[in-house]
Amino acid sequence: MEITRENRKWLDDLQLSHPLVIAGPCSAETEEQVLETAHALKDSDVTMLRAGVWKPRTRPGSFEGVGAIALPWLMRAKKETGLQIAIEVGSAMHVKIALQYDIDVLWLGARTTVNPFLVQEIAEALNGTDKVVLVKNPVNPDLSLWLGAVERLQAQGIKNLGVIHRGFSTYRKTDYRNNPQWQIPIDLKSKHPDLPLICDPSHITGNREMIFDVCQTALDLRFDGLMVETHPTPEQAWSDAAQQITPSTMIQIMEDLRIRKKDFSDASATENLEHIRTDINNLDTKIIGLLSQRMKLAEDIGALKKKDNVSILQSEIWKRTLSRMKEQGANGGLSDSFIDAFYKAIHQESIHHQQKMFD
Ligand SMILES: C=C(O[C@@H]1C=C(C(=O)O)C=C[C@H]1O)C(=O)O
Repeated sequence: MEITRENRKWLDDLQLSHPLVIAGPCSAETEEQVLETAHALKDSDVTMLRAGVWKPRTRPGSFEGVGAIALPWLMRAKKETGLQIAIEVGSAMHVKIALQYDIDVLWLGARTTVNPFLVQEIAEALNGTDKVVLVKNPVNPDLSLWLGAVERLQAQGIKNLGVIHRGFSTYRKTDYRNNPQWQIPIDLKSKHPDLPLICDPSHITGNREMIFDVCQTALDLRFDGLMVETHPTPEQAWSDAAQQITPSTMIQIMEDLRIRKKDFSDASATENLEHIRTDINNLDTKIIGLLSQRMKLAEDIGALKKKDNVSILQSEIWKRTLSRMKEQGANGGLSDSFIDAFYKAIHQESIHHQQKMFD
């Protein structure tokens, strides 16, 4: 897939001096609620009003959105405030209705992106549209599936594209509703630097107290924009009450967020930086050298195991190594989760090297 500057022209043309902000209620509930939100946001840095019209819910029986009757409310909000309108589409029928109403921005939700049949159907319904189409990540941490949805849209001649990072489902409960796994959007950005990347802190956190920090992290990682659920009376929202914030909190957050420069401008800092980066490069070379030495030793053990027909996995030794390294790591200021992931990867590689000795 080739993503070019043409695909982000819609965003560049807005000529914003700050990240794009899309805000609005999780669900459109009443005409008053939609208009009240839009008017409260109209003189701020918000460019687009979002609202769920059709809501995919985990369990049946929850509020599933008011449906197409909300579209005239949203278009009235656009007329009165100048905000562009963004809604989620989950089927070809939704697309058809949204296009009839001339909705500006359509997004595919996480539960849609997981399903290539549905994405294909939606992409075909959107064929050749000049509307902006944004793709939320799939619920599972699968970058190919995410980009696959963008490719299906591109194949239908859709040029105004972007992606939204809303975090990934986990079985085990974490501090987040959906784990951000920042490495995935970072990989996406490295692969496709011109694809507009928007963060949805509402679905990542599931909790309004954490919204600011996740917005700041996203900006520090050079995201192009934010999509934040905003409701006049969040506690009374018909869906996602815990994660919505008021328009005035949204405005305060936009004021408090720090937008960082892309690069250093101070010459003395640049010189210092060169030295530090050289030191880091030298250490990286040493780390890789040490890791290959470690793997050679594992191979020596592998040869002995083969000779005596001993199993590769030695659980007690491995457990001892991991806990010794966690202790040493903690003394050196390294987090338990980092040592855990790092040593598990080393152990896997070591097993792999020993397996080769058995072949
Ligand atoms: C290196 C060995 O083989 C395996 C790999 C280990 C490692 O890389 O730390 C530890 C124990 C084994 O599961 C060994 O038996 O000592």
